[in-house]
Amino acid sequence: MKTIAVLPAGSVSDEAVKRLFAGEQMNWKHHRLIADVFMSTVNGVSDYSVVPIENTIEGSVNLHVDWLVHEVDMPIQAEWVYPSIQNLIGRSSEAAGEDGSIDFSKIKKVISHPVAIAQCLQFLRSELPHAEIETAGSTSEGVKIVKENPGEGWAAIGTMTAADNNGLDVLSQGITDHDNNFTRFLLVGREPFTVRQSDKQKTSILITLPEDFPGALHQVLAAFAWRKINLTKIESRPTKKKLGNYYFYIDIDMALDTVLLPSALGEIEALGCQVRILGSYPSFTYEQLQ
Ligand SMILES: O=C(O)C(=O)C[C@]1(C(=O)O)C=C[C@@H](O)C=C1
Repeated sequence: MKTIAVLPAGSVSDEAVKRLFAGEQMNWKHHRLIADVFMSTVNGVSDYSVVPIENTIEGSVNLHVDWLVHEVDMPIQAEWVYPSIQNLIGRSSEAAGEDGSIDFSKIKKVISHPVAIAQCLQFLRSELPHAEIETAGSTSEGVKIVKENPGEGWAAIGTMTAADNNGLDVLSQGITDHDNNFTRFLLVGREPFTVRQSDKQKTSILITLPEDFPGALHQVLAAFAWRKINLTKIESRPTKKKLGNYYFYIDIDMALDTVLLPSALGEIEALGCQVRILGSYPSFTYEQLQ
């Protein structure tokens, strides 16, 4: 049985990976922090780590991209998409106004994962401008902290599953600033993912351009363009070695075991660029996982 490292039960990551492995017997290893989720697979304790990498509202989760690029050398084996529906969770008894409806002014503190907080900023500004904001290692950790501290008037942002698991109330449902908030997750590990098949394969690479080479990025993109290779994402991130030095993180809509992609990468290397393959893997839409 395979072991999967993931954030705690009731987190969005935990809900999402259970959808990817629906119907399979797995051994779940829950970790409080994403760093421990990564290290569990690096150290051979788990077979795969679950990494939220990007969401509709906030874009890339830079901390997780940086872990993938700088801290671990572990290939991406699958990607999938799952909705991030956030709710305000607490005790209605502590937040009830005189007429019994929820009175947000009674909530003194809101606890959650920084990415979930960022997804609900408009709600927090309009309904809870007075509340202190505290970050947690995951949305589910925030909910657990609220459970363990009755009588304080605290609330958390998290999933319905976490509210149920902890016997707390949903004070406001669906509080993200935009509807259709989805998160893209990566499954990272040494072995290929074979539980499901997808007709869509992607490849992720990092490209570092040679210094002082005007038009280098243009030439890199041309190598993909004239072969009609579709890029689904390109993002620059600091190399962390020197101010102003960046690498490009590129997602490509094609498997590596084709003729076209290796030839494009060969052309890019011939320009003097460094190319690192982060993985070539099946990609699943939310609909495919229903
Ligand atoms: O805290 C969680 O529930 C997580 O799974 C982490 C995470 C993230 O790191 O982006 C995943 C998806 C949510 O949209 C918010 C937080």
